[in-house]
Amino acid sequence: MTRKIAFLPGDGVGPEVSAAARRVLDAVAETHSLSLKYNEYLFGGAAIDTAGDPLPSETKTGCLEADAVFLGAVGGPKWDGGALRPEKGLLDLRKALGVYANLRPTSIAAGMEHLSPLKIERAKDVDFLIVRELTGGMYFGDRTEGNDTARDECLYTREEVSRVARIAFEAARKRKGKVASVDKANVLATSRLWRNAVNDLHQAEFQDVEFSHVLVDAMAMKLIQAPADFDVILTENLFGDILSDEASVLSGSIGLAPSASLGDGARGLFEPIHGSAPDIAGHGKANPVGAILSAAMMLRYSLDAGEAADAIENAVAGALEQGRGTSDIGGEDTTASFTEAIMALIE
Ligand SMILES: NC(=O)C1=CN([C@@H]2O[C@H](COP(=O)(O)OP(=O)(O)OC[C@H]3O[C@@H](n4cnc5c(N)ncnc54)[C@H](O)[C@@H]3O)[C@@H](O)[C@H]2O)C=CC1
Ligand SMILES: CC(C)CC(=O)C(=O)O
Ligand SMILES: [Mg+2]
Repeated sequence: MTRKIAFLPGDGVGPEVSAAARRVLDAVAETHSLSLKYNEYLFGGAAIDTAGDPLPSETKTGCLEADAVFLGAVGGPKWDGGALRPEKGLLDLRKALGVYANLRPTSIAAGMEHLSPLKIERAKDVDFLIVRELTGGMYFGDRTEGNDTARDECLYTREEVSRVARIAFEAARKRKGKVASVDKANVLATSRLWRNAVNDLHQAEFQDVEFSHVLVDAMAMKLIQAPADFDVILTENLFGDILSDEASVLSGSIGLAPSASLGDGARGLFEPIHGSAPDIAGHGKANPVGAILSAAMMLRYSLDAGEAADAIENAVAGALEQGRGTSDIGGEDTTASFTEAIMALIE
């Protein structure tokens, strides 16, 4: 069976880390006898420049017809302030694919403990999964934008909250059995709906899962103060975006952090959590691990190739343990030499 991957390198370091992920995917395809077919499409700023649209219809159709979608990153100063924004293409793609649950795991790999700003004594106990709602909330509400007044609407329906909460509770059952739901229910109406909907689902179907509510400001503190206390952290789109960048610091670098965005079918969208990193783009400095681990998540969640995913994750862990890495994690490798070190450990 040939698996079809829609491949969107995007902007900035996007093409650099995507190329790294593709080399590793090709290496694991060889060792695990997988047939992978990549169809590459224009997306983001690169698509604005060429086609006048961050999500051209050919790209959208190609993604909808694929078994999985892999993305590098989009955006950059070139398009800031323009009428068309690369980031709008990303939001539209997530909506079109119906990928409402964004899974962002955080742990501290062996060999990376010294990078933690926290002197975490028990680094191996830090292992949590942020489940971020991805197709609703503030990023998708109506906006008005003027010189003196601007407005961003935040809207959630009970159904949108319940379906992502279900993913979080189900994930907790396969992990350490705990969910912390994060909101701002002391202020926001959407957060009070969020809290009621998650409570109701917990009560009706998931009473075996240990469950708590944490206000988002307190969570920003607790994530740093006691990260080993958490298992699954469920939250809305905006809060999850912010908390996951914060969480990446625990692991050593945002360049290490992968994500999987899933909906009701098998097809998902897989991308590192970082952006296009214009400050380092084109210098061979980008850490490819977030993209490479996103490719592993793609194999596991959308392409029915869990053993190949394990092989990639083991190879990444091995390379980090050997002290290999780009400068963001204190290493001397380029993106390419780090990728080769990982490929050499694929079994
Ligand atoms: N999913 C996406 O495509 C996302 C796109 N963006 C866009 O990316 C552009 C830049 O945004 P920033 O706020 O600078 O966030 P960013 O995530 O691109 O960069 C933040 C910092 O992390 C570093 N960094 C990021 N990825 C790295 C990697 N692989 N290896 C080593 N260091 C890395 C950068 O050098 C920078 O210092 C903006 O246009 C933004 O809208 C931002 C976040 C996500
Ligand atoms: C550019 C945003 C739409 C995306 C983002 O920051 C993210 O999903 O982490
Ligand atoms: Mg983000």
